[in-house]
Amino acid sequence: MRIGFVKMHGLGNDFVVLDGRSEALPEITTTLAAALANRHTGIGCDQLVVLDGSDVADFRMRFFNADGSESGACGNASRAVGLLHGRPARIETQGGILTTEPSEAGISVDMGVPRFDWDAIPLGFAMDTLTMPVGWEDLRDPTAVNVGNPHVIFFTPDTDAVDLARIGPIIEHDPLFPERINVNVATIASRGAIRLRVWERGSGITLACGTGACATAVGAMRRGLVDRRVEVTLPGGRLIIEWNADGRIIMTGPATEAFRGSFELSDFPA
Ligand SMILES: N[C@H](CCC[C@H](N)C(=O)O)C(=O)O
Repeated sequence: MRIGFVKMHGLGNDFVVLDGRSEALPEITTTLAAALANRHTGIGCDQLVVLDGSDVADFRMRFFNADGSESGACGNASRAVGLLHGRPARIETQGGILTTEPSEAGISVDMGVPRFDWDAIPLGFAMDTLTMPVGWEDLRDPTAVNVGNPHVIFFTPDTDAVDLARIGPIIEHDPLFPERINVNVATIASRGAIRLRVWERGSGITLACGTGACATAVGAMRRGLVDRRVEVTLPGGRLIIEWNADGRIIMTGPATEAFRGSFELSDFPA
């Protein structure tokens, strides 16, 4: 059975998008998601995105990391699907309902209300999540935010100096994080600008992470380090994050359709 896909990206954070609304899709197992995402033996992407029908929104969107694990949110992919949809959309995700709309700066996504309680992140035990009394080598006293998926955020004088490829997986898999964690290393450039690099749970270092930008911006705002509208610069480019008066996170940035293709399902393990 041949299955169509759209290859997309948001600031280089790339996706294979399957649309179950237009064709029958197989069950997306961990094995199949990881095989499709594999850059050597599969199509290759940071996340596999699967669309299908919804009773509560225009459609449902699911996200699978490169290791096949499912995530509750994916900011860059939400903008990519918003672009594909071409008009404002309400989208059901595991992390809640989000809305997208085209804007002059690309696509805006209402990512909803962030959560901060230790058991909403989740952490393995009760802890202050604004300034956590923990550390890994030089990365210390982080903050944690759930924006539909879990993030820990470290503020450091120079994010580029951090050996993220080495320390990222150590933190991702620490027992403090029962669902693992996305690891954000941020430098505050000004009250309106943050530089950010991310080790993503289940996918490793990516060129950009939309939920990471949202979580980092909100974490910095909670600490009084930046204003309520901030530009986050990642290796792949820039996003605008606003934490509005309703307590909702609005992320705005580009999204790109790269190409369309199809694959033979029997070429991949179930
Ligand atoms: N690249 C995504 C983040 C995926 C998050 C995933 N790594 C997880 O939470 O497991 C983004 O733009 O928000």
